[in-house]
Amino acid sequence: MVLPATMVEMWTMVGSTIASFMFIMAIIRQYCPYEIRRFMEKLSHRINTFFNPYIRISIHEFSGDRLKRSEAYANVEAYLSSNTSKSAKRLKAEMGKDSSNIVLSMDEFERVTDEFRGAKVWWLLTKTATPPRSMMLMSYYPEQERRFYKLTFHKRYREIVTDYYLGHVVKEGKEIRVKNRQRKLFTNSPGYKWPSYKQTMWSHIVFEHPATFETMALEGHKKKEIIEDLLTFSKSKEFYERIGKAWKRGYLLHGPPGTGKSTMIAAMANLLSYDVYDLELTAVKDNTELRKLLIETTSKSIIVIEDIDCSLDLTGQRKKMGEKSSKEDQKNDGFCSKERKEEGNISNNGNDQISKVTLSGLLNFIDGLWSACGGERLIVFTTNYVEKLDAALIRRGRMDKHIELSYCSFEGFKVLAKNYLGIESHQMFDKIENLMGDVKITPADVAESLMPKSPVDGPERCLSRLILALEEAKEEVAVAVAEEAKGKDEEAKEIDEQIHVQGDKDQV
Ligand SMILES: Nc1ncnc2c1ncn2[C@@H]1O[C@H](COP(=O)(O)OP(=O)(O)OP(=O)(O)O)[C@@H](O)[C@H]1O
Repeated sequence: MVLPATMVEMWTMVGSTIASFMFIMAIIRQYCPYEIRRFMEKLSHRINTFFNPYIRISIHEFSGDRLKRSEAYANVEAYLSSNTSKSAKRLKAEMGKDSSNIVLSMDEFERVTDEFRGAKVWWLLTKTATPPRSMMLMSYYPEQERRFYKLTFHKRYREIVTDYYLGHVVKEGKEIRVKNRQRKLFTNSPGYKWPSYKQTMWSHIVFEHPATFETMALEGHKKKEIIEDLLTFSKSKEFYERIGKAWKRGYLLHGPPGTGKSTMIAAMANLLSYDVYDLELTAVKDNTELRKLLIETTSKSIIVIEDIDCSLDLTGQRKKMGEKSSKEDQKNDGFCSKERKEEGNISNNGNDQISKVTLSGLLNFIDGLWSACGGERLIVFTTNYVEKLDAALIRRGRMDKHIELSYCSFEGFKVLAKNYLGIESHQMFDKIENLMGDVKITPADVAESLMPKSPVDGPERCLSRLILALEEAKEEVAVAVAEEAKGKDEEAKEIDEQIHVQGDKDQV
């Protein structure tokens, strides 16, 4: 073999060899029968794999049914956005949690490197385009893009990457997602009007409720107990696995209107960073639809059924949704708030379907298999009238923790004064404490009095307003007590008179 004299000659030789190879390949592609072509392709692929020391792993955004985004892809995306956004040169910016910050992640066709236990790896975000199957569909659905991450590494790191690195990426990515995710508030709304789609489905908005346990008017020991219970639950994955129970916990919040049941649900969601599913039972057609909705709920969520006593027919009789109650019903249902009934009518919206969700249906779902579909879930029922609930519904095991939210204590008032007025003490506090010992007032009413109504409303005005409200309430109570006593007096007199008349008659 004659060696090339200069580098230029050498490159010329390499160039012409490649050109000849490509020419031969083009000829083969054009004139060779399909079988030979296929064989050559396979062979070249094998040769390439044999000599190429690099391994590639693809992680696709949508796999299988293409409806659900792949968890693995989302975790890799989160991992890379936090770990490689400093080294990537082309970045994509998106709004992050609570719409208050911008999250950077690598842009399409960007390549970044990462290192793990001495192994160097390369990540590339890329995509392929799949044209629609027919020309007719083209106008409706243009090309579908499939994005995927390509991970490349040397084969000597195979064990490190497959056994440890990928697990590390998924774990870190998951943690980052939990930290950054925008939490959602889901509500079930009636579906499309088309008859076959007339079932309710979840729709969501971003959940941004500011309530926390810190800002709740509640006795300190009660808060501590609830917070510990919730945190213990959220860290008990292994425990639930060990005892063979689904990782769920039921809470029953009960108490008069305006004592903070809804506020507490928001505080729970904020404490644990959970999504909230506000399930409106009156809009659910039957048990099948209920099951479908519940199966669609995701892990790390709170499923809420508010005013359970008004949402479910606890007597076992079915009523048409939105149907006007009879006088007797109204008496029995007196505990359901007026607004609630109006809501029921609105949700019916002229729809004369019958709500067939039954108590036993609901119980089955709470205990049933759906709740074991992976991940932690809280189920929260609220009611203003706990005594009206069926014992089966609220027994321990279903509703594991019963929390009574009651009228505002002085301790609760101090929390609200700090929240609303920014004060921890004031000379008027003593008077307020005395009055609160005499009359019941809900935290909602205290909050309303303390809310500044104009820019010149200082703490004095707000506290005076609360004192006035308390004094009025006290007077109302005094009047009511006096009237009750008067009523009892009159009743006693009437009975006396009757006895007298009867005695006279007997004598005659
Ligand atoms: N314990 C509380 N701590 C702080 N704020 C409260 C508390 N209870 C009520 N509030 C205030 O009153 C408003 C109404 O309270 P919330 O809706 O939580 O009461 P609820 O018990 O759920 O009432 P309902 O039974 O009528 O649904 C809240 O927006 C909040 O401002």
